[in-house]
Amino acid sequence: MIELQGVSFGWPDRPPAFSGLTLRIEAGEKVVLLGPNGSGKSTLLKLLNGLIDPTAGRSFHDGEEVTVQRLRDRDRARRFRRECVLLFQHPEAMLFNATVRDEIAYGPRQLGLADVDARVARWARELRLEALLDAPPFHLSGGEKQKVALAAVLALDPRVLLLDEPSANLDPRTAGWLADYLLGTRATVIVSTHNLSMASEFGERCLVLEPGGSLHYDGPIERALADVELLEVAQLAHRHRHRHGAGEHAHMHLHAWETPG
Ligand SMILES: Nc1ncnc2c1ncn2[C@@H]1O[C@H](COP(=O)(O)OP(=O)(O)OP(=O)(O)O)[C@@H](O)[C@H]1O
Repeated sequence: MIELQGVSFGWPDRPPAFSGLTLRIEAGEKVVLLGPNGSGKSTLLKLLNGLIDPTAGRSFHDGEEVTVQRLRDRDRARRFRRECVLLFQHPEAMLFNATVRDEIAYGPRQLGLADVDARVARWARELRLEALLDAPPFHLSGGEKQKVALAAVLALDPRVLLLDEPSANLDPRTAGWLADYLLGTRATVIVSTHNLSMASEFGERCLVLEPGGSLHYDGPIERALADVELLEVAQLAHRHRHRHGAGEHAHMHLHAWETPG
């Protein structure tokens, strides 16, 4: 269970990324995080992963407060890092090993898990990375890097998955595979996305962040996706001019596809 009590965060010398967030996410919930560029989605996921501390308020994981200081304790950090993983928005931030095999094995090895090779084999197979296991991650395509980063976090079999725009760069087959995986997992999942065509596949509950502000919406994803005004706030819908031959008209446009951030 994840709980935020009046959480605010501002990067140094910047206006607040968000303020006064209070919410509770039960074990196993699937939550989609929407909001315009710069509204604080990545920042919130980093905070939930204990990489940054709230500037006000408190963040809890299974009733235990999460702070950078508390995660300096080795045993606590090991437990937390095993249970709660973050897929960064830019996979390059996560890839630093010599081969794809080592990349997927890194987390399980660091945490001293027994069945590292079996985990590598399983996630390489699931994400169709077998032919790339000996390749250096830096030589891969954008989508292949994203798949390796995903395999690396899934190999920990975490209880909480924080995914920052996971379907950016993924081909439709792999994005569909991910949606199926998320549907079937018992893990708690929080996914940020701009991809409306995948949003309802990724979760049932939707949080919409306002830039610099608070939570604009917390409710069923289907209701959010049917609410054009709300989608305009999240900058996922906008009035758009179209040229058709000699004519021109304007109408609402939904952003179906994610672009790499
Ligand atoms: N490391 C940082 N240092 C300073 N400011 C930052 C840092 N990371 C993010 N910010 C600022 O914090 C705000 C929130 O950024 P964040 O990346 O969380 O937004 P986001 O909702 O994930 O955006 P996007 O949809 O573009 O990925 C932005 O104004 C951004 O410029």
